[in-house]
Amino acid sequence: MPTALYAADRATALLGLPKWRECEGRDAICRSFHFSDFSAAFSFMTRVALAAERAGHHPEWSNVYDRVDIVLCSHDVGGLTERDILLAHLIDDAAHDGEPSRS
Ligand SMILES: C[C@H](O)[C@H](O)[C@H]1CNC2=NC(N)=NC(=O)C2=N1
Repeated sequence: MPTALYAADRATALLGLPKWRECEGRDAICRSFHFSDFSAAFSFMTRVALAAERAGHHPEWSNVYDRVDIVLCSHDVGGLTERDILLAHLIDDAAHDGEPSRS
C-alpha cells in the first residue's frame, strides 16, 4: 500500500496539476469542471470512469447538469498518494478530449 505524500512531494506533484487545489479540511485534492451541457459532462464522466477502473483507483465526484466536482483521496491510507496524482492527470486528459466550456 502506498504511503501518503510528504509536503515537498505534494507541492512538486501539484505544480504539474495547476487546476487542482488542496481540499479544505482533508488530505485530498479537488477540481470542478464545467461543460456545455449534461451530455458533455456525462461523456467526460464515462471516460473518467473507464480510466479509473483501468487504474484501479476511483474518484469521489458529483454531477449537477453541466458541472462535475471531483475529489481525489486514497481511502485506504486516508490521504493523498501517487495514485491520486496519476488519476488527476488521467482526468485532465479526459477533460481535454471533451473540451470543457470553462473550468
Ligand atoms: C480493491 C481495490 O483496489 C480498492 O478497494 C481500491 C479501489 N479504488 C480506490 N479508490 C480510492 N480513491 N481509494 C482507494 O483506497 C481505493 N481502493
